[in-house]
Amino acid sequence: MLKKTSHFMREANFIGGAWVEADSGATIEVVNPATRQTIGTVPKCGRAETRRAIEAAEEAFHSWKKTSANDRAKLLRKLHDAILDNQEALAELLVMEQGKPLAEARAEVGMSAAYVLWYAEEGRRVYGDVVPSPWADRRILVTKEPVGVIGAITPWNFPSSMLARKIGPALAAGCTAVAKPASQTPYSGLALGVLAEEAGFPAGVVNIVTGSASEIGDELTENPLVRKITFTGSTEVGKVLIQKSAGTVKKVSMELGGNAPFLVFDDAGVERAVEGAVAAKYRNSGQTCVCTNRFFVQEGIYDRFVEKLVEATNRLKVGSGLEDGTQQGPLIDEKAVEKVEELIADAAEKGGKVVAGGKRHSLGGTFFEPTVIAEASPEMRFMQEEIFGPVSPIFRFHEEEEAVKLANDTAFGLACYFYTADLGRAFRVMEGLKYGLIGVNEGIITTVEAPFGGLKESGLGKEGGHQGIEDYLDTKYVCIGGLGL
Ligand SMILES: NC(=O)C1=CN([C@@H]2O[C@H](COP(=O)(O)OP(=O)(O)OC[C@H]3O[C@@H](n4cnc5c(N)ncnc54)[C@H](OP(=O)(O)O)[C@@H]3O)[C@@H](O)[C@H]2O)C=CC1
Ligand SMILES: O=C(O)[C@H](O)CS(=O)(=O)O
Repeated sequence: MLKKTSHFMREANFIGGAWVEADSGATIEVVNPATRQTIGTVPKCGRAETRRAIEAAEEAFHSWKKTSANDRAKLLRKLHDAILDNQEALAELLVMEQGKPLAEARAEVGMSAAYVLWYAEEGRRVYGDVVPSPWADRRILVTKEPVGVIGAITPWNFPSSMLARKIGPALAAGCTAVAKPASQTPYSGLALGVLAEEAGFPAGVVNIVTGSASEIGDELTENPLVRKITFTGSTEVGKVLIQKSAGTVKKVSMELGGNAPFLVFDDAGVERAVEGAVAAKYRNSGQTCVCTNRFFVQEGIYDRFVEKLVEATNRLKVGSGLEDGTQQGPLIDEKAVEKVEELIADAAEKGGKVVAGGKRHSLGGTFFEPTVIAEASPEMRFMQEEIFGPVSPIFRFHEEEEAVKLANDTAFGLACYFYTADLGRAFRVMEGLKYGLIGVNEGIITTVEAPFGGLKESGLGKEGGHQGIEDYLDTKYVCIGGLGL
């Protein structure tokens, strides 16, 4: 297993087509969250290396933007094929650095390939317009062109697919990229650099830099050669990046924090709702921006829903991601466990009832028991704070309007879910919820064909769908006269 992943486990950065160390020789240790063992190191680069990567990307941009969309698509299809040909090794590498169950890691790598393939084709459909001219002697064109060098900063929870969801549209549009993966999970991003090199992308089109987040981030946001910043991570860091990008008026795409509500109405089938609840809550041990953060269950089925969710939660198998059958891996680090413990203690102090789990798992380290808290109430911290862990707070509501009001009572607006058999209610609730992503009677909804992105403080822009390539393009209006018409 380790032998298969070793080809992709690059302990170097990819800059201008070369694999390099940090100028200082400094490195960052990468730890396996399941074993707490060091699995390797990556360079601790800073502004100077990032500047060189940006300059290499700018140099490459001048020829890359001139390649035909079809030729870019051919290379992206080669990258797609290479990801799938190496799916098992890439999934094992992902498990080693991030901890999620192997089945989820395989699915994430598959999603990476899907984003690359989707944008290979979307890049061939970047249409402009020929507009009927108001002047008889002039013609009007509207064209779409790649913005140039883009900076991508990605999180630890989906270290492969979050990068693919950015470099896929960027390269398809004719842009070039400088990417910084999360320091806790750098290898999956570096592996995409290995595959891009082997697929034949020209030097400088893709650059991957690891190291000091603030130094790399400052260079990416302040360097005028970078024309767009795309980020997935916390709202707090997203706001910093938006502010710093303002200095050179860069385009920004932000996939930020969430606080997903999951509404269950009396007319919903409890079994199906619980199935969706488990899927929407416990994926990646609750460490996704679209995981349910608050369950709101109508009075009439509250007790039955709690009983069934407790049964399902207690059935979840906690263990190392590489073990057969594991459904819940470790949390990413000790800080994440402490946050979860604080939120549970806060709820208990305010009248919440821990009816499943509630403490660190007997496996030790950062493994945590999947947890259900009944009698949750709005004054508890997780009403407003993203849990990012395997904890299911269940609130009670009486009327539809009350549920929608509670669901919307947050600064976030990324994902939400609700279960009902009533079509009229489905439309009333869907139109009342202020969220970018809505699952109706479904708990897993992310797909490459659909635009993913939040409202309010959950972000700006969309990734996926035909919309996801728009933010990598500039629109130009051309008025042509002197034609002797
Ligand atoms: N919306 C989403 O998809 C995600 C949301 N989150 C939210 O963020 C919280 C914290 O998770 P975490 O991974 O620490 O998220 P962060 O936002 O802290 O980190 C995400 C990425 O941003 C980088 N980063 C951090 N600070 C800066 C900076 N000043 N300038 C430039 N880049 C920076 C990180 O680098 P480095 O790794 O080197 O610190 C990482 O690559 C979670 O609890 C969750 O609430 C997290 C992940 C995904
Ligand atoms: O960052 C995340 O949590 C991902 O966007 C979740 S998903 O795209 O895999 O649903």
